[in-house]
Amino acid sequence: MNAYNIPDNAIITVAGTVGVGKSTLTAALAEQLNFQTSLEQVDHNPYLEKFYHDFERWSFHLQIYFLAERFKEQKKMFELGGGFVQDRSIYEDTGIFAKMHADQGTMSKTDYDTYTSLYEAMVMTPYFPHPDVLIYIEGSLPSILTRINERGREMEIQTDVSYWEHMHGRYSQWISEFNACPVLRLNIDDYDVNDPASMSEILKQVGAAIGRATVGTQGKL
Ligand SMILES: Nc1ncnc2c1ncn2[C@@H]1O[C@H](COP(=O)(O)OP(=O)(O)O)[C@@H](O)[C@H]1O
Ligand SMILES: Nc1ncnc2c1ncn2[C@H]1C[C@H](O)[C@@H](COP(=O)(O)O)O1
Repeated sequence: MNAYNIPDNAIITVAGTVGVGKSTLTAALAEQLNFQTSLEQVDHNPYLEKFYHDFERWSFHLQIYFLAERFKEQKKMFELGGGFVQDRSIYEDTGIFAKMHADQGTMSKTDYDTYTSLYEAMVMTPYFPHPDVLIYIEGSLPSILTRINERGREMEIQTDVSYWEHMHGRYSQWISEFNACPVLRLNIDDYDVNDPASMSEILKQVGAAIGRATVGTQGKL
């Protein structure tokens, strides 16, 4: 346990739409807590660029790839006994991305059903404890689009703004219904990863959210 009452074996997951600042906050939190990071690899993903050029052709391949990667990360965190900050949750793969492409017709119903049954089989293994807290980063669409552009991944910049707008809307709906673990909502205008006082405030809130959840489950079978 540290000064913020965050257990040494905690798993903190950072969620939010593309470009909102998950990787940046993940690295900053892990450094403060002396935790390990579980990162989403973009550079070595063999499908991502192809997917942005042709959603219909590659969405199933990409979802299976992400699922396999997240399962390996999940297994690693489980075997090492926690103490991780994770960049993006598996809940977003299924609840945002796969569902969005299925609903829009860029993933077939058969492929979506196959993906979902594989996902469900995976989460029923011991490797999938819920995170201790999910930090949800949110912000206005214009601010997020600015960040996507400034980060400079050409495949994302070339993607129609309507894709990001639609995803932004889905995220708002998704988080309002999410209840798999405690949630801490952070607005991008309300923190600065380079300001120690701001980071300390986030860590206090993380500790409090985990503490409330622990009290809430005491005495329950
Ligand atoms: N708190 C912040 N203030 C200003 N810029 C930020 C902040 N967090 C992230 N960024 C910038 O926004 C872009 C996207 O951030 P990133 O962490 O890669 O987002 P994500 O992992 O959610 O896609 C990057 O260029 C990053 O430097
Ligand atoms: N499950 C996913 N399906 C489609 N695309 C995905 C999925 N998970 C991540 N992505 C994409 C979105 C971005 O282009 C990169 C990395 O995401 P980021 O939010 O920047 O960490 O991968």
